[in-house]
This record gives sequence, C-alpha cells and structure tokens, in this order.
Amino acid sequence: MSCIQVQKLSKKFAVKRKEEGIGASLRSLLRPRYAEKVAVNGIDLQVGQGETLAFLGPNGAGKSTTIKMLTGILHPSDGRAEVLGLCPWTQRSRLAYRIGSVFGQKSQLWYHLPPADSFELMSRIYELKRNDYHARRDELVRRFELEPYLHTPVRKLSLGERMRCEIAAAVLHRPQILFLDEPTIGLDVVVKAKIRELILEMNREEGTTVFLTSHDPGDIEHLCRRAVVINYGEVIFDDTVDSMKRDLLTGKTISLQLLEPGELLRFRGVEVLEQTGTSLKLAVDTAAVSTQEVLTHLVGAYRVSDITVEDPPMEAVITHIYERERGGSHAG
Ligand SMILES: Nc1ncnc2c1ncn2[C@@H]1O[C@H](COP(=O)(O)OP(=O)(O)OP(=O)(O)O)[C@@H](O)[C@H]1O
Repeated sequence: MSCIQVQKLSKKFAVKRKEEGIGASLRSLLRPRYAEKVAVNGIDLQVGQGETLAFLGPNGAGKSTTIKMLTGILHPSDGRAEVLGLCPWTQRSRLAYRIGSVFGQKSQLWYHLPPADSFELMSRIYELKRNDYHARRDELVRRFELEPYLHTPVRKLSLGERMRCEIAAAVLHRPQILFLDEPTIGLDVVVKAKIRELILEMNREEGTTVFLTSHDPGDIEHLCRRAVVINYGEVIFDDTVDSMKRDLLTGKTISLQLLEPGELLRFRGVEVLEQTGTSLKLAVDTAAVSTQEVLTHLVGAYRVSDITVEDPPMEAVITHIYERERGGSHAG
C-alpha cells in the first residue's frame, strides 16, 4: 500500500533578477524584477509503507524542495501529493502527528535545553499519554544509548551525540514515515554506522518508511533498497539500489593476491589498475568481456591465493547518472 503518492508535483520560485551596473541595481531596489526558477518539475512518485527510499540528485536538483512539500512546509505551484492519505500543505498539523523529520544541517531540538527537556516538550506537542511517553522515551534512551548526555544542554553535545538525540526525538511519537535530509553529514565513520543501524532497526521493527536524501554513498547502500534520482527537478531513475549499481556501470573491480609475482596482464576489456609484486587490481569492462571469462583466464595465468570481485562503488554509480544527464537534453 502506498503511503506517499505524488502526481506532477512542481515548485517554481520567483527569484529577484540581478541587474548589471549601479543605476540598474538602484532601480531594482525600488522596482525589483523577478525571474522564475523551476525547482521541481512535475515529478510522479509512489512510495509503499515500509519502503526505504534514497531520494538522490546533485546539488540544486530539487530534493529538499520536494521534502519540504511532502512535509507541508512549502506549497507546490502545481500538482498533487498525498502522504498517509493527507494533503501535506493543507493538513500539515494532522500530518505532523504521523511523520518525523531529521535535517542534518538544522537542529530540531531546543539548543539551550538538555535532550530530556526537549523530549518532554515534544511529548506534550504530540499529546502522548504519560505512560506511553515514558515507556517510549526509556526504550529510545536505551536503544540510542543516550543516558550519558540526556541532561546536557544540546549546544554542548558533539555532532554525533546530537544526531542520535535528533533521530530519537523524531521517532518519539512512532511516526509511520521518517524523512531524513542528510542525516549523517559531518559524522565520522563509526557514528555514521551507528546512526544507519538505528534507522534500519526502526524500519525493521516498527515498519517505519524511510525517505532519505544523502550525498553519502554509504547511506544509500546500507539504508535503502530503492533509489529515485532526480535532476533539474525531474525523476531520471527509479529502481532498486542493487540494479542501479548493477546496470548503470558496466564494470567490476577484481583484486587478486598471488602466491608468486606474475607477468604483466594483458587481456581485452581489462584495465590493470595496479600490479605490484603479488597483488593485482583490475577494472573489467563487462560490456566487452564477461567477469567469468576474465576469472578463468586469471586462474590459468597465475597462482592465485585470494580473489575478490566487487561492484563499482556507489559514488561512481551516482557520478555516472549525473554525468549521463548532464550530457543529455538538459545540458546548459
Ligand atoms: N526559497 C527559494 N527561493 C528561490 N530558489 C530556491 C529556494 N529554495 C530552493 N531554491 C532553488 O531551487 C533549486 C532546488 O533546490 P533544493 O534545495 O531543493 O535542491 P537540493 O536537491 O536539495 O540540493 P542540495 O543537495 O544542494 O541540498 C535550487 O536551484 C535552489 O537554488
């Protein structure tokens, strides 16, 4: 069942035109002229309950604007959207009880208060029953390991500690959909992994739908099953994360550990990325040659002690999609 349905959703902004020269600048102070900026250009999208969706695109593609419309912060210029059966911009307060959002760049907690007080305030805003609230808060404090800094003002927390509190606060009222805008930005690898694990747990155990935007390939790979890519405000790709990786880059990386140094490899469709002593790293163009054919050749040509075959890194896949689009009809 769909929990998000979007049809031909568009958003145009009126942006002040910058005029050249002092005279024109002064005139534009008195009588500004506006140009139209299309941020979202008629996107269609359906998201099922319990899905984990990566909503991707280069800077300025329209991701945040879309999230703002889906959470009711912005009114669209055109089109329709239903989130959990509600129209986000006309039924925003009703929707707020059923969705949660985390913006990596912006804190939703009260900066000068400790997280414990923010949780308390939020429980009042969401009108949670006292017993339910206490049980939920205690469960989240345990799960997110918040006890050590529950009573420290948010401004004194590290970014990683704060983000754990942000996510806990966003799910306090058991939202059915969690909108996450760059939730791991600026975090170190260990904290990123912890945050991802917590989000996945919410999805697994509570069936929370995850709608994520991120420029971090790790977030996409570890958190999401489906990827929707937008550019210039339009959907340009919508499929599983696995097929995004598999289909969009016709390449594999093969790493070999040899028992003894071997001759320099020459094989059609294979580029040697690194060959030093007993280690060998190859890029295989699977459009030109199958991985199986290359592997058969390798075990015949060398005494191999270890071999790994990897998909292209997510980063390369995303860059590829963006570049393909840049070269397409929208270029300019
Ligand atoms: N309030 C606004 N007024 C005018 N233009 C805006 C406004 N908000 C966004 N835009 C423009 O709309 C386009 C889409 O912006 P948006 O923030 O949705 O992109 P994004 O995909 O989230 O980018 P990023 O990855 O950098 O966060 C951009 O060109 C941006 O400059």
